[in-house]
Amino acid sequence: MPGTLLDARAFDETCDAVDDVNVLKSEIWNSKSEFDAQKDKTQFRRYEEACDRVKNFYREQHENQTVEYNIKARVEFKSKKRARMGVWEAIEMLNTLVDESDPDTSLSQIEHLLQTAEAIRRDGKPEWMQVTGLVHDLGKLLFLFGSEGQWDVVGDTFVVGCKFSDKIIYPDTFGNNPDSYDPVYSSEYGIYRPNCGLDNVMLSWGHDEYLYNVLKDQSSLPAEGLAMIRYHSFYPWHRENAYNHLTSPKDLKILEAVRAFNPYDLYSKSDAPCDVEKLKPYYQRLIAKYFPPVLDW
Ligand SMILES: OC1C(O)[C@H](O)[C@@H](O)[C@H](O)[C@@H]1O
Ligand SMILES: [Fe+2]
Ligand SMILES: [Fe+2]
Repeated sequence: MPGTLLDARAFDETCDAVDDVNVLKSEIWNSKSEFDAQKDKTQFRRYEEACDRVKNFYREQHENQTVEYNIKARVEFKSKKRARMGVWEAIEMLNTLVDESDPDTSLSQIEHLLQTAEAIRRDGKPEWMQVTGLVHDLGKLLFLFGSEGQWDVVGDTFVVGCKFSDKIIYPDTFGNNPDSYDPVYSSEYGIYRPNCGLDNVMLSWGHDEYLYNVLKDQSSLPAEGLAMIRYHSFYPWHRENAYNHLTSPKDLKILEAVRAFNPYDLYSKSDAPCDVEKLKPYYQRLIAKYFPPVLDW
């Protein structure tokens, strides 16, 4: 057949080109994962060296997280219905968000959720903890539900209503937050009683607090799982030991759970990306075990 030879050669050439691209891709990927595998724990959360995107994010967050804003956000949360959907649908919906506060990953959120869950599973931890890892950042959906920006969704959290701790990252950026000049809100205890317990303090509004409130009555996760969700961004507390004057003995048990969760959330960011479709059936089974088919978000 005329043309067949030529077509065959063109086909071979195309295949060679595709092979070349694939070799190149895998070289890039291997060198990346080799590099990432070598990324030791001191290489994460290096905020002083972070890019402007991260620094600007925190400047904005620290200016705007006031007591007044936090009360407003909570009233709004209670008075609105945002969406009704299942957990996997929520995971897929979140996938468009790239977190501006994060110096350690620019992967999509579905990748981060699966990497966290998989790291927990690899370590032989219980199913409730794996599924907690899978959903822990779903609160970032707030960004798609009319948040004011990313500053009221992502990033580390801290207590509002008392003096801003110097254990918060970029502690100097609170100068433009009006609460820094309020005589009550800027005092050591602020609006709180000594050792009143974390249940009674107001943490800066964002994805942790939001998701905790969504899931506390719509899941069968144990208290430890809910605490992992609620406090995973509260680094000034779980990593820096700040706020001991506000916590109660009851919070110690919670602290243990939150600390157990943290390495999976943070260090799995350098793991190789997961095969979403391959993992989906496994996690859908776990989702069905701990959540109703449809939730109010
Ligand atoms: O929980 C966190 C957190 O504390 C971060 O530092 C961060 O950049 C992410 O937004 C996040 O999900
Ligand atoms: Fe988070
Ligand atoms: Fe996370």
